Formats: sequence, C-alpha cells, structure tokens
Amino acid sequence: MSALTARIERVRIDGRDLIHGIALALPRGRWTAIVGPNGAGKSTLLRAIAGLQRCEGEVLLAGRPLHDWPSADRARQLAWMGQQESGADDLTAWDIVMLGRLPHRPWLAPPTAADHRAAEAAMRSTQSWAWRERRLGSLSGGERQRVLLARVLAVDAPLTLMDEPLAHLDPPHQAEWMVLVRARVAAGHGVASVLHELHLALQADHLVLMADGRIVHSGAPADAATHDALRRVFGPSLHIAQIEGRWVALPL
Ligand SMILES: Nc1ncnc2c1ncn2[C@@H]1O[C@H](COP(=O)(O)OP(=O)(O)OP(=O)(O)O)[C@@H](O)[C@H]1O
Repeated sequence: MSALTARIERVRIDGRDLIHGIALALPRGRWTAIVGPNGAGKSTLLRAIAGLQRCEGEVLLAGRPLHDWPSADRARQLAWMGQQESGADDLTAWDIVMLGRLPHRPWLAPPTAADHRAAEAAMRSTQSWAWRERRLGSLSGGERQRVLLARVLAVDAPLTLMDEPLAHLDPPHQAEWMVLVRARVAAGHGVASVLHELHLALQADHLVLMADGRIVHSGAPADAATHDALRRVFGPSLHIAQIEGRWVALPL
C-alpha cells in the first residue's frame, strides 16, 4: 500500500485555482522529487497533501482519509518540514529537535530515554549536535536548516514531506542530505521533497514535474520522456547529460 495517495480536484485561494486535477501516489520505499518553475504550485500541493491547506478531493494516508486520523497518530505517520519556518527562534536547537518527538509522547509526559536517543541520533546525522545549546535564531541559514532536518528525522515517520530542504545547504551537506534520504528509503519509508536543485532531483527514484498548478509529467529520472518534459517546461537551453553514471541538468 502507498504511504499516501491523493486525488486533488482543486486548491482555491483568494478566488484563484492554484492546483487542478492532481493524482499522486507516494509509495513506501521510494523518494519522490517534485520539481517545476517558480509558482508552479509545488508548495501548495505539498501543503495540501500534508493537510495544511484545504483542498477539494481526497488524501489517503496509509489508506485512511487524512482528516480521519487523530492528530498525534497522524503526526507519527507523516513528518513535515516546511519552507522558511519561523517563530521558534528563542528555542535551543535541542528543544527544536525534541519537538519532533512530541507525537510519540502522551500529553504532558516528559521525554523518555528513547526520545533523547532519537533526538541525539538525528542531530548527529545532520551534524548539528554541536549547536544543541544554541538558540535557533543565532544559527546561520544552513545550520538552522540542518537543525530543522534533524527535527523531521527525529519524528521517524513512515512518510516524510520536505519543502525545499536543501535551501542554504552547501554542496557537501546537500550530498549528506541525499545519503540520509537514501537511508530512510532503504528502511522502507517514503520521502517526497520539493526541490529546485534539478541535479539532485534527478537522483530521486521518481520525478514529478509541475507547471501551472498541474502535474505535467511523472516518471523515472533516467527516462528520455522525463528529460523531454523537463526541457519543455524549463526551456530548450536545459542541458541534461550523464556524468559518471549520474544524470545532471544545467541551463547552458
Ligand atoms: N496564500 C496564498 N494566497 C494567494 N496566492 C497564493 C498563496 N499561496 C500561493 N499562492 C500563489 O499560488 C501559486 C503557486 O504557489 P506555490 O508556492 O505553490 O508555488 P511553488 O511552485 O512552490 O513556487 P516556488 O518555486 O517559487 O517556491 C503562486 O502563483 C503563488 O503566488
């Protein structure tokens, strides 16, 4: 069974249809990259399938309508990392990551040793452990992103949705992010990420291409049909080639 399936007729905000006629499946054990030009509707789609944006249609999480899930159960099933999240600048990095463990704890219960272990492991895996006592607001953009990534990993959910997780990350940490995603997928979890970095999106298991609020192509990153679709949407100057067995895309 897919971790999530969605059939979204429409997302309408301020009298404008931002998303139309979308069918999407996010299976377990697969990393799906969602790409498309600015304003294509990628974030709106991700927010809709996370239950953060009202939509007309149906979203099934592990076969059950999203809105039927009790909130803590849902938060253990679906972990969310949004774009440019703010409002927690006074919390320490450690507190932020421990927020990822909240769905695992009964109401007002203190964290357990297992919560501490999960948070520490997540921080070490994103190399953010050294800043555990620093306030989020004092960290650089990339350091902050690695703490937020640790938080979403600490949830340890069967499905993780990430909107532009590579923003602010330097190339080595972008590569490290891919290793972490690969480890989650190898463990049978599903991951979907909105990405602007086409060279990394082409390393995903499956690529979803959006334009004008629609999915215009869905396929394997290595398929010629996927490359044609990318050039149709991003323009013919997009050069797609293989380097050492990996597909890369560059605007030339
Ligand atoms: N709350 C909102 N109110 C009005 N319009 C919105 C709202 N949120 C998004 N939009 C509009 O919907 C369209 C899709 O936005 P969305 O953020 O989903 O695109 P995106 O593909 O993620 O873009 P980007 O790559 O620039 O982040 C854009 O034209 C945007 O201006």
